[in-house]
Amino acid sequence: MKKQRVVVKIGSSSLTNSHGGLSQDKLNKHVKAIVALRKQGHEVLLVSSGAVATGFTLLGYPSRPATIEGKQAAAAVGQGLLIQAYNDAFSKYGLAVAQILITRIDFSKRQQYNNVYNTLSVLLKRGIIPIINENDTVAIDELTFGDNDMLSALVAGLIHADTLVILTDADGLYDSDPRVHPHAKKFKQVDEITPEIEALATASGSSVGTGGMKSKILATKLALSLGVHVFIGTGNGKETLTDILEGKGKGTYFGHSLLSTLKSKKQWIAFHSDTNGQIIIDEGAAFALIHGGKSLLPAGVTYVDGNFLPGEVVEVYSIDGHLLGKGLINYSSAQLKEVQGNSTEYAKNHLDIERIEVIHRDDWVALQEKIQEVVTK
Ligand SMILES: Nc1ncnc2c1ncn2[C@@H]1O[C@H](COP(=O)(O)OP(=O)(O)O)[C@@H](O)[C@H]1O
Ligand SMILES: N[C@@H](CCC(=O)OP(=O)(O)O)C(=O)O
Repeated sequence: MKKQRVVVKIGSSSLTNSHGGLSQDKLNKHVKAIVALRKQGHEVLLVSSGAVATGFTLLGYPSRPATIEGKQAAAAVGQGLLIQAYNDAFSKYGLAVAQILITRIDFSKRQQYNNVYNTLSVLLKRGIIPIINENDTVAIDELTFGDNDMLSALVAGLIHADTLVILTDADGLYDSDPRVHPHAKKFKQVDEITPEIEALATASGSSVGTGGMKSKILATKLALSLGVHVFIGTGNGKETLTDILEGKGKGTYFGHSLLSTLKSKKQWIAFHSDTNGQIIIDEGAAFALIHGGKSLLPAGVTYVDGNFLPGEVVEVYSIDGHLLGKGLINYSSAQLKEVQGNSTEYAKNHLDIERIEVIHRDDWVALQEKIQEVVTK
């Protein structure tokens, strides 16, 4: 079997006991499964929740705190202990771990983003298991939106992973929340995240998790757009990570066979390219590009910066200055300046241009931290 680069995301619900605290037993089982993957030659990065679960009792809370400050304080206490627990477990197999705490916003700043990439690359090359969590103390919306799912998708894209495995307490995506509807039907394979699929997953979930299936599906959508295959399941019992990679998992597989073709081009746009300019687009264009799966047209462009030629890569920002993504541009900077804010018809009449879309949707990669905000608008 081809050696893969795999990101495994373990949710709070897959790490906790019935009181909501850290279950050493569950953690040990995940570690054993990861070690088995490593023994087969796969590279593994871990995105692990569980800091709040590990910390809250030490602060004197009888159960998982409900307030943001309470969760942030619990995470601050729990994170060190969580890493210690992983370190103890992995060291029995002769493996060392590294702690990486990041927030989504780090992905929109080029320097930070490059630093994370460089650090993770060295760690993987040297055989260390990176264990990533949100930097909960400074994160603004992680603990309310369950962004460890989104974080895992961003990490998977950043590091050019082949597969993202999201482990949770639900053994896949069902046509409705199986907690509420015991007869709900499970999907074995989902090729792409359509609006219908998106609508099936709700934000309700376990008492310890955040974001429910909804945040996993949004994360899956982002991962697929970056060319990463996704699996959602429990990774419990007989379903080992090895089975999951071999296609024998009991959960849901996302992504189709064309993904690998998509992958190299999109990943090149996303990660390997030098960008030659920046453009700013209005809200309507941002929505169409990110949510509507549409191409970017000249009417949505409000500002053009830098010197670029058709076929080069530019960064696309929202009006409020957030990096939304990158795309292959069909216009030179001079051409775009001439027609920005105008209709497609106007651009056709004024320019001799091969492709009329400023950025075609097939040449666009969403990298933005604001995906949820835009999607839920
Ligand atoms: N359509 C659906 N299919 C499966 N699970 C769903 C669906 N909609 C909502 N859920 C809920 O999502 C929960 C998992 O999310 P969450 O509790 O946030 O877990 P985690 O801590 O692993 O991130 C499941 O326990 C399930 O109740
Ligand atoms: N960063 C937090 C995770 C928040 C959370 O609940 O995430 P998840 O269980 O993945 O939905 C922690 O470590 O506790």
